[in-house]
Amino acid sequence: MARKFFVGGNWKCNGTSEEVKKIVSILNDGKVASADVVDVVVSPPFVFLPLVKSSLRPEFHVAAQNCWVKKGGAYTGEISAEMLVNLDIPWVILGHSERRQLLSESNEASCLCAKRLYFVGDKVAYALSKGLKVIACVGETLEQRESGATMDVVAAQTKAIAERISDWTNVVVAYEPVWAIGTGKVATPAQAQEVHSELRKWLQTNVSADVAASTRIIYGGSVSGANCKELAAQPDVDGFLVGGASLKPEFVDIINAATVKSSA
Ligand SMILES: O=C(CO)COP(=O)(O)O
Repeated sequence: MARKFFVGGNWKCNGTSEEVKKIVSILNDGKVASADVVDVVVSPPFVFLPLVKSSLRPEFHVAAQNCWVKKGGAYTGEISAEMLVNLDIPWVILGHSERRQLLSESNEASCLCAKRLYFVGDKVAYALSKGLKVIACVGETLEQRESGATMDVVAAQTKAIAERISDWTNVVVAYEPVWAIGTGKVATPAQAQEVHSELRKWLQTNVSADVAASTRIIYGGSVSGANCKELAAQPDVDGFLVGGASLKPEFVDIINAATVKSSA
């Protein structure tokens, strides 16, 4: 089953309304591969979602960077899945390592406590149940990689989600090794391929062959215009989740890495 290339731009906590308008106009003017070969989703901070949604070219979509784990209510500072649905925001990024690490949505190898793992799993399940599509992030720290725990960590993070959902149609899994995020130290194509392929095998064994074959596993961590094509050429790399470079014109080149697949 062919998996459509997927490129997400995670703008994180960056930008002013002027800067946002500038990025949107670069994206709107960019010559990009057809929507038949690539899904493009950009994720501005919450406050800019309506602006971006209303001004972005129609074939590109928007994602929130987080949402609350259940129905909204007395949760100061949170944004509920229902609100995103209400504003017609189709996607949400959940379980990003910055939230896992800085805001305790974490499952460090030393702290595989169910409560934290299930927090991200519950968020994914709740968002899907409300009709959102989810970019679910997994990935190991440098310490975990160096101790040989990469697949254990990634499997545990994926399991926490798998135990809570039965339909993977609206899930994209983003493998983002923490050591590669914002460091300029990109995973080599072989390193990315190895984890993506292991993760696909995990899905095959623990979920189903269909889910393993059809779920897009995208790579994130220092993706740039310079390294995207080589990464995209890997058979199990189905796209990217891009941070820093998604705020720059080179994001258009990264979107066009999709042509590596479509011409393969
Ligand atoms: O965290 C990321 C995307 O979610 C990756 O960030 P960088 O591309 O800046 O390394």
